[in-house]
Amino acid sequence: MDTVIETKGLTKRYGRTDVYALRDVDVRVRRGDIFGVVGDNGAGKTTLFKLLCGLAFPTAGELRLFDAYAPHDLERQRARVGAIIEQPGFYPSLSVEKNLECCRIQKGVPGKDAVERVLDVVGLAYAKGFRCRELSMGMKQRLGLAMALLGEPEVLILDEPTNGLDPSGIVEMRTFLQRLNREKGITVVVSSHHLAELEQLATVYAFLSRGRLVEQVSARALQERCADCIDIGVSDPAGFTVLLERELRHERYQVLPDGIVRIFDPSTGIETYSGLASGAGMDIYKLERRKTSLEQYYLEMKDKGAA
Ligand SMILES: Nc1ncnc2c1ncn2[C@@H]1O[C@H](COP(=O)(O)OP(=O)(O)OP(=O)(O)O)[C@@H](O)[C@H]1O
Repeated sequence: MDTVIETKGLTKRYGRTDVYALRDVDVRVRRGDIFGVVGDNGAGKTTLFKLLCGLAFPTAGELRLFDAYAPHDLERQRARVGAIIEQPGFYPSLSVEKNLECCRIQKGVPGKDAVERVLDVVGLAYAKGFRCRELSMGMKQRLGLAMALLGEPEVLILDEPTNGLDPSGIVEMRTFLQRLNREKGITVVVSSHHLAELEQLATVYAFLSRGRLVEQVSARALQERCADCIDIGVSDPAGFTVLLERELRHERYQVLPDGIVRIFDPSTGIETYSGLASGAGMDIYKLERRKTSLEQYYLEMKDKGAA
């Protein structure tokens, strides 16, 4: 799998302020990824996207797109990237079709039929004559996507594309992005505050906090970390693990540094494990079933001061 975006030590400070919007950020996006960027307000998500799209320039560090890094090569490679950063700008009194035509000319995309094609792809062909000021939020998001898709980009960068959408609009957006990724092989880089939603979409995550990358992790690795488990704290952890293996034939466990026994993939109810301990006369001071969601993972990371 080849790398489409790579940053090394990417740093951005706006103007003469001391505030670093991004600091020493190393991320790597591979072709075919759905790369979810997660972070609180002000974490630096939009800044990262702006740097990728050439809407702002780094204070320090390196940025590669399709392996190009020299400024004029980067500019050429940006034709292979489509983006919606913050609110896409429309001409409110022009029709959907005219807006797309302006965007096509601005981007230098050849062939008038390009507009028809993207209208079909985003399902807005029926509304091509509507003035932009008449569009619902969901339709505006689709129009933004249509603009980003003009020129058939290989990478799509979307800053909070589900902002302002109702629940069905959010599901529709997710399905649409998954289809683009699966059928057209488009790499998607997306930020969102809807973590439960992002969890169903992203294949890789980057967690940003106050301008720093806390972690880049694949969805698969995160899933393993968040897998279903039971944490049990007993007065005799070693004795308990012997019982676990002997009585329940359960070998998938780990004794954590604080003595808590973490039982992975529990095959039976939580009472069986507590019953095992109490039956052997052990005191139980903690008993908890855990299946961490992305949301919980993120909040725990923040609690520990990482994010
Ligand atoms: N043009 C600018 N001039 C000065 N500071 C800026 C500018 N744009 C962003 N910042 C600052 O950079 C930091 C990162 O902002 P950024 O917009 O990248 O965060 P974000 O993660 O996208 O936030 P949100 O989730 O609210 O959209 C913030 O402290 C913000 O105040």
